[in-house]
Amino acid sequence: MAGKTLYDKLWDMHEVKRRDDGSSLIYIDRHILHEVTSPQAFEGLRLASRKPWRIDANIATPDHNVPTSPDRKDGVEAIADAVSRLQVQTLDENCDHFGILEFKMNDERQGIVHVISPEQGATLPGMTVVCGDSHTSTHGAFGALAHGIGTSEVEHVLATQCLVAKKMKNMQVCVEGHLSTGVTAKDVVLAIIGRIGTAGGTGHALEFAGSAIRDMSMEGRMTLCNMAIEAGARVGMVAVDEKTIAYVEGRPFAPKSEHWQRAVAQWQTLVSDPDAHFDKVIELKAEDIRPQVSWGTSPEMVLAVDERVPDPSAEADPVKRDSIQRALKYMGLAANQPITEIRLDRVFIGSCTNSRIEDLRAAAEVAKGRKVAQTVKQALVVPGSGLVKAQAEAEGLDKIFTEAGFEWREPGCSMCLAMNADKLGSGEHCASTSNRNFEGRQGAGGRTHLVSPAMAAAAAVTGHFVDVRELLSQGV
Ligand SMILES: CC(C)[C@H](C(=O)O)[C@@H](O)C(=O)O
Ligand code: SF4
Repeated sequence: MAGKTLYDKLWDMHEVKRRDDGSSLIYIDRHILHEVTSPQAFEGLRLASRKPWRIDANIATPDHNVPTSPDRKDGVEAIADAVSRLQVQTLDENCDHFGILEFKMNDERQGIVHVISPEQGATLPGMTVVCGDSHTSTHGAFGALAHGIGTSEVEHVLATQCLVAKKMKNMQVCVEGHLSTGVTAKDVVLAIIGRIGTAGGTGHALEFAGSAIRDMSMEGRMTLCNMAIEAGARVGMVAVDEKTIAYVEGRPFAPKSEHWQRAVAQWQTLVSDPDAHFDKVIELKAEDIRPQVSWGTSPEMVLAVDERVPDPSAEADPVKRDSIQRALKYMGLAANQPITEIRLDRVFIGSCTNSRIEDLRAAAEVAKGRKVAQTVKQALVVPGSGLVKAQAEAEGLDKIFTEAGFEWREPGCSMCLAMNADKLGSGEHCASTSNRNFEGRQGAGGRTHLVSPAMAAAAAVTGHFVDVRELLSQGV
């Protein structure tokens, strides 16, 4: 019998019952909640007079609607937008009512759901992790089975701690070799999406493997898995190794004393067997990957920084030609325009893709001793959690950013999507470390270019895209 993939192992560990229609009931170890997709679920529980089945499996925090300006210290009542205020208040009330642990807006442990749960050790190897949020794939970086669920499923998980799910196929993306300095996990995942497209992983659980992935930090692996969903795969995963275990050790929710040893022994089995079968395998060479910039309105519309925006007339397929034309029009770009000639109005460093300490360090390295270009109206740095913010401040990163002319903000989803006060104006170009560049994503008419934190900082200080490797080699 062929060996098992990591996904097969995680699935088998959690399958409660296989049903006649081919779907299964799986057990959920960790459920994370935020203010956008939980209100109707809690309402459903109330209407049915039900309670959460395992209260301590849940952890909540508001992130999408929270302001990131310093005046949010005035409290939830002071949130200017009525809809945002109500969503945050409703989460607070629901968590208080049902006894669910919540890191409220001004708690230092508050932040983006996908940043705080790993940070607390609430995401552990071998777990099933769900949240009413598509970027839950992030948690797969720990050798966990993690994916987003819909609001009705949020209610189902609250009530039963189980989920109806169908087993997916296995896919492996293998990246071998060494990444060059200045090329990061973000560039790797954008290059993968550029290669396989936004439907490339549809129906598959995607495991990232190869020496370039093993060389990555846990932060880098989280960035990769975060964007698995943009490649069409609801699940992204990386096998457990020493880095995984070292990251988890000592975190508040991690197992302690004799439980720790037992847990580690079990976690070490969370790797795909050498003879495991993958339904689809994609291979990339790390040496071929250059810093990436998205030019269009889908994450697959991405190129290396030294390339030119595509020319629709060179595209034979009429459907593709039309989509290139539409994207160029929305983005206000001309065919064959060099990526390095795209000028930026705003820069956003943050989101669940790139707001961890390592991301901020990479951006600060570029910002240090430089100034945000005068043509850039705003450059935001938004840490992923209060604890990331505190760590960055302890390292003096906030000073580097503010001296360079960046704004240093409170944690939240911020300009990743237009659900709070941080938005793009119509027609504005933004170098953004987030994960989606759909039309209007960062504000009506806004134009998003997805990049790594180092590339975003380089764009901020030059006013246009530039290969961060060239900038760093020039010195300050
Ligand atoms: C609001 C939420 C449901 C949504 C998601 O599911 O991903 C958001 O986080 C996003 O990034 O678009
Ligand atoms: S940071 Fe962006 S992608 Fe992540 S959860 Fe928030 S809105 Fe979604």
